[in-house]
Amino acid sequence: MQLRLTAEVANRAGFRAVTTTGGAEALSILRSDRSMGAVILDLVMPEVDGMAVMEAMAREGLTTPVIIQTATASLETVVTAMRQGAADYFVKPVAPERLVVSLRNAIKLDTLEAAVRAEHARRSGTLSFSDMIAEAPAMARTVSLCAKAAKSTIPVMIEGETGVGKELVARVIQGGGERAGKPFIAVNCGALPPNLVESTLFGHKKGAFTGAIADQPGKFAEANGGTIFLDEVGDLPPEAQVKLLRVLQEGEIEPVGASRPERVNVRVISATNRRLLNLTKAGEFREDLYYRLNVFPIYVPPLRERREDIAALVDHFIARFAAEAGKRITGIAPGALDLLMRYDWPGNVRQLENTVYRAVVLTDGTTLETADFPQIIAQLGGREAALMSLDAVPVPAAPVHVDDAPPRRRQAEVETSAQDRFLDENGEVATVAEIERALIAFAITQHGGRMARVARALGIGRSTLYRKLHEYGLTDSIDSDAA
Ligand SMILES: Nc1ncnc2c1ncn2[C@@H]1O[C@H](COP(=O)(O)OP(=O)(O)OP(=O)(O)O)[C@@H](O)[C@H]1O
Repeated sequence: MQLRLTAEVANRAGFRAVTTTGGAEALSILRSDRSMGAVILDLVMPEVDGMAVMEAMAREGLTTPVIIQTATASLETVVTAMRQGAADYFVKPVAPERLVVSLRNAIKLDTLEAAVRAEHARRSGTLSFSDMIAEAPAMARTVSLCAKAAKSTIPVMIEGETGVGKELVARVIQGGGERAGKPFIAVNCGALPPNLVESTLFGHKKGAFTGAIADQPGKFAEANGGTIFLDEVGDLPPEAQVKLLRVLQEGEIEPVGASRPERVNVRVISATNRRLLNLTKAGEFREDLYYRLNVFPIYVPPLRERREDIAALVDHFIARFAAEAGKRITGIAPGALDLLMRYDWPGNVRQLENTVYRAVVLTDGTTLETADFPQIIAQLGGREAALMSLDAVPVPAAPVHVDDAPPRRRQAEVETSAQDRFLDENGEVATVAEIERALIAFAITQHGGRMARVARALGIGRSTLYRKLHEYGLTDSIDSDAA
């Protein structure tokens, strides 16, 4: 009777109650469904009682928050239960409002704790396999390779489209191996200005160049004893490639301006969203370095090839962002999930993460609904999405396979081309029309061909933009406007 009433109150408040009358069954539910928000435990139950359930949970690392209910307010039992880690307790019969508040607090506490645990694990270099959602069959090979890679310290090369989770894979490999808890230093090689690549990676000595006012350790020195994660390693300039080869061959770095090399003990995990073998064939990447880095290759498939993971990823991101935003959001409506499952996610898990983040921030409800994903509706419907888009990170208009991925633009390269923008190829001052044409072409590349964004960035209307595209013979770019 009491059980039915409690379930009824919880269901009415928007929770989904699962009831059981025994401790053993409760434990098996908690083991099989780690996403349970909270458990209300009666201390008195036949066979396995409430305290025994809590002890088993602690032993097995089941972290679902526990609310204790007792028939008598014996201080001793309550104290023991709270010591065992119960989030709250109440004496039967309980007022419905008290029950609901207690459940809400417990769930909020749980999501917060999960977020704090994950952040702590990330910072301390102890992320484990349970922090990576990878239930889809397409991820099975990736996961088993990660487990093997974690057991050794050989160089690992992770390939996969932008945003698939390459850095997370690298962190999990480090967290699952003997270097867990040691430094994990991530460097985006594609984002370093060419003239600073060497000193950033290998450090420099005082006076090595103008502005080098003191000795500065590089990323390799910071990572000593741990792991360095070289993201977009294919973008390293040739000189830095030579130096990196030396680290891998000799275990030594040579800081800029140093008179002798320094020994380092660093595991190298590199990643690329462009097929490195193709760059090697094209002469853009040293072949000897390629073989040194690519001792143990791991491929991370794009999200559209593992849609089975979308639901779990969405739940994971909702829990994290709802806790951060201090909102109670219990999940996603089936229709909205269906929408997300149908989309192709050219920006992969990172795009999904940003999409859920935006929905969590904007919603007023307790469940994410279809209407909370206007960009995805627009893109699936083939309508102009860019107007509504608030993407914090650039997302390709359509999926870009690793074989076809273009290099990312370096900051400095953009600046250099900007400096030269008034001169034509003969060194003469360009005409206004030439500059305008080049500017429009540049904006189209920058905005992945999304014309509404291009128009907005250029400060002109879309019809003017289209007229100019025709005028300058740039109409090929119009095809990608749908995205
Ligand atoms: N399987 C996963 N489970 C949980 N979170 C994930 C998973 N994969 C990726 N993420 C999250 O998605 C975001 C993007 O992942 P990550 O930065 O590792 O991608 P990446 O492939 O290294 O991206 P880039 O190509 O831009 O360097 C991160 O916040 C990461 O924690």
